[in-house]
Amino acid sequence: MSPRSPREISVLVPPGLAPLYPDDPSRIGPYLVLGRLGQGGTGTVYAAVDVSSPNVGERLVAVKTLTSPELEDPSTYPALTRRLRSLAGIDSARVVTPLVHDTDANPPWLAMPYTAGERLSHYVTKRGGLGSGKLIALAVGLAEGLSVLHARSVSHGALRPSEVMLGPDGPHIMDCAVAPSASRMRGHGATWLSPERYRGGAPSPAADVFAWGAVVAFAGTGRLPFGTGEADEIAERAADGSFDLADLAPGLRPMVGRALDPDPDRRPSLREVVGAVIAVWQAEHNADAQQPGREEISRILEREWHAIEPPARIPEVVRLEGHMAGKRPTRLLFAAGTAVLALALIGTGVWGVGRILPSPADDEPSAEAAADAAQEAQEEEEEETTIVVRLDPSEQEDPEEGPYVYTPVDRDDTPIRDQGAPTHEYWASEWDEAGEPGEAEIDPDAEVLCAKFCTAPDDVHIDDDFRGTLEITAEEFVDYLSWGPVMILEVTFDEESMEGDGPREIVQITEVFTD
Ligand SMILES: Nc1ncnc2c1ncn2[C@@H]1O[C@H](COP(=O)(O)OP(=O)(O)OP(=O)(O)O)[C@@H](O)[C@H]1O
Repeated sequence: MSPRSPREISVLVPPGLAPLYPDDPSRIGPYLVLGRLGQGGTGTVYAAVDVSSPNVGERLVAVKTLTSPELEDPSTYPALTRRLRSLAGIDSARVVTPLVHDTDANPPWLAMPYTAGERLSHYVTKRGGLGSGKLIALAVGLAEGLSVLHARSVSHGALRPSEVMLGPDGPHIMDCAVAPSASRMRGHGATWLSPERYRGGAPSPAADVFAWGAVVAFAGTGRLPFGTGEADEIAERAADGSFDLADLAPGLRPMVGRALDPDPDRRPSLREVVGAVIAVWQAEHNADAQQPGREEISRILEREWHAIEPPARIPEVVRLEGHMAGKRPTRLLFAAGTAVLALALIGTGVWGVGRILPSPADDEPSAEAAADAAQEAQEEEEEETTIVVRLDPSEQEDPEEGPYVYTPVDRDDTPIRDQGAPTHEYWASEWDEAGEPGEAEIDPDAEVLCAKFCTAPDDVHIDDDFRGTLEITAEEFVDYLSWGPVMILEVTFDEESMEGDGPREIVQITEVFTD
């Protein structure tokens, strides 16, 4: 390999990093923006390069532009600046804190260390509750993280499973910059909201303790401690103290139960929580009783935290001249440190990474390929009973009664995965029309699986194919149609209904989404 020009630097990027949207910035402060890590209720998170970092492994940072509703009024910026300064002073691996921030920028932004791992919400949804040792490590790690925040007078205000990143070295509390208002938190699910927060109260240490209890209960059992249902029903159970911890590890039950006390004054302090969880671990392992503190927490994490390995990051070379010219940074993918495999496209907003140009020989179809193509064409001609469609509520004449207008759609590339949820509108725009619109009725007994739209984000259940797995009734689905956003759905028609000219009957619906 020729010696690298001084205008190129290497950076390790996560596999499958999502491309930038056309309007995304190419630079934020001193950072070169490479791709999207995701978008949430408080802003958009980008993978970016710190070109000044001498260490290739640390060059990747996560930069978040803050666009949350809580920051619409600029008079909130001084408080944001104070909060970010307090967070910047924190020295704990359990909390993801800002490296650099700029609250004078529009929008304000902060850069954080890139934190690899899997969100607790995904982990538990996929694999069920954590085993006893890992659960104790999670419980004590989160309690330590929260107490470090509280020591700097910062209440998290939004602790929930999707804000806990499980990394190779332990859990990390994310998204500490902006504490969402109670009304916005209700949209994330009532389970993690203490009764006083649900009623509109401000974030507080006691509310964080409640959220800790709910998160640990969920992590230990794989179920929501106050059950499922409408937000108000869950909140009512929380206010009554009717939680179900029957499947939680017995040692943790008393402390989690106290944390979920509806009365904030009766909840334990984090000091008590940490002490109690450490004592449970020491008792279960006949470990010598060391003083509860950071060292003992590290010992628990070392012993109990294992088997969470994020996918290996991929070395890439970033050419600096692209960004110097105000264009998107050029990214080149290296394989085994020797050959450049992909051409990055400069300045077009199009991602070039991972694209390999076909060789001339690839243009000549083999006999086998031609036969495959013919069979595919024949199959295409036969009418499919299961297709992917776009259902846009704004196109419906009668969203309550139907029949519903659907448009068949198609998507060439693989859905973006693990990059946070895009908006429904963006997701829908990724699909091309692939046929004439048709009309369909929805069978009242249709099976409906949804990914995201009909539920709070923390109740999202997504299967390995990134479809929905949360079951709702056809009636609930139709009700949703009257006010919901555009959706991409895999639908199955009743075969007989495909024979006549009238509307087809949909007997199965699965939302196709990503998270
Ligand atoms: N420091 C980081 N390192 C790596 N990925 C990050 C980092 N911070 C955030 N992300 C990722 O960026 C995405 C968006 O995160 P963000 O916290 O803004 O939104 P969210 O948690 O999905 O939603 P909400 O803000 O509504 O809670 C998530 O996939 C998250 O895992």
